[in-house]
Amino acid sequence: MYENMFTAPKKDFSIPQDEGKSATTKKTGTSLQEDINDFNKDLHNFYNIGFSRQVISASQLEDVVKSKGRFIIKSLSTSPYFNLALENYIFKNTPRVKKGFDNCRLLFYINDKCAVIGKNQNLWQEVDHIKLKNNNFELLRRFSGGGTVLHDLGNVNYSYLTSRENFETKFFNKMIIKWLNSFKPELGLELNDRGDIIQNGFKISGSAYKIAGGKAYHHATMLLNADLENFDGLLEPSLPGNMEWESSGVHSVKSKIKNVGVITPGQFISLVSERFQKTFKVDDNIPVYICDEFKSMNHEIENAMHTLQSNKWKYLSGPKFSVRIREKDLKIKVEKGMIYDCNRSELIGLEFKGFLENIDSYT
Ligand SMILES: Nc1ncnc2c1ncn2[C@@H]1O[C@H](COP(=O)(O)OP(=O)(O)OP(=O)(O)O)[C@@H](O)[C@H]1O
Repeated sequence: MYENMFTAPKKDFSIPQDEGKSATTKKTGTSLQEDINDFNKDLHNFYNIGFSRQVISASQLEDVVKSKGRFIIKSLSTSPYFNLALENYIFKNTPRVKKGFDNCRLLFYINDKCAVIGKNQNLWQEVDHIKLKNNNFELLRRFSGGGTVLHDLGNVNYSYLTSRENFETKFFNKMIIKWLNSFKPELGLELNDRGDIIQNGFKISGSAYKIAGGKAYHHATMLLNADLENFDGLLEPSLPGNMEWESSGVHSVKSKIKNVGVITPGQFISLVSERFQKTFKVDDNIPVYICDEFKSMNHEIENAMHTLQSNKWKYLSGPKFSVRIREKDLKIKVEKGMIYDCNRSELIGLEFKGFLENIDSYT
C-alpha cells in the first residue's frame, strides 16, 4: 500500500470537485480498496507529482537555497522533525538581499500527529503529556515563538519567507484569504486582529513568526480535514494538585477550531502555489522543488533534527517558571527545566520532568 501511495497514476489526476470530506466523516458501505484509492488520489493531488517531478538531492537543495531567487518547496516527508529542520535550513541559508528583488520562498509540509509548542512556552502549562503519548502525538518545541498547535495529516503548514524589511505579519495571510475566497467565495474566510484566519468565528489557521539575520518567516497551519476528535483534551494538561503557575513565558490563546472542510490538502497546495507563482513572478517562472528526508537530507538538517528531538531542547529550555502545589504544600522554581529553588530542599537539582513523573514518590 505504501508503494501504491507514491506511484504516479496512469491517468490524468485533475482535482476532483467533490472532494474535501472531513476526515471525521463516517464512511458507510465503502470497501477498503475504495478508501485506499481515495487516499492515493488525495496524496497525488497534494504532492502534484508527475513522472517529471523528481525529489531534489542534498546538493541540489543546497544550490537552490543558497542561490538568489524565488521558489516553492514541497516536502514529501510527514516527519515534523524533518520538516521543521528543513524550514530552519532554508531560513538560515537563504541569502540576504541588499538590493533588487527579495528572495521570497514558500514551503509546504504536512506533519504526522504532533503538538508543536512555541520556543518560549512552558510546555507543562500547554499540553497533556499522557494524552499526547496515548494518542501517538509527538511533542516538538519549534524554533519560532507563538502558541501551541496540533498537527495531523489533515492540516497543511505553509511557510512564507521574505526579507526583514519587507516583512509584515499579516501580509501573507491576507493573500491566502484573497486567493481562497476567490476560488470558493462560500468559504468566507476572514482575518482576526491576531492575524489568525477564521471561518464563521472559528479559527482554521494559526501563525507564528521568526525574524533573524535580516530575514523573516511567517509559518502557519491550515486545518482542512484534520481529525479534530483526536485533538480533544490534548491542550488541557491534567496535572496533580491544581497547580498554580507563574511564568514569564508565552501563553497560548485558546480558540475554537474547525476544518475548512470543502478543500483538500492537495487543492490547497495547488491553488496557493499557482497564485504565488503568478503574484510573485519577477522574470522567470517560479520553480517548484520536491524534497524528502532521504534524498534531500544534509548535515545541517540532521543536526537541527537532533536538536528538536533532544530532551535538552524539549524539556530543558523555555522560560523560567514557578509553580505552587497547595495540596502538597510545595513551592517550586524552575529554570531550564531544573528545580533551582523549593521549600523542600531535597527537590533542588531535580529535573522538573522527572519530579512530575514520580511526584507520588517525592511527596
Ligand atoms: N492546527 C491548528 N490550527 C489552528 N489553530 C489551532 C491548531 N491547533 C490548535 N489550535 C488552536 O490554537 C490555539 C493556540 O493559538 P495561539 O494563537 O496561542 O498560537 P499560534 O496559533 O501559534 O499563534 P500566535 O503566534 O498568534 O501565538 C490552541 O489553543 C487551539 O485553540
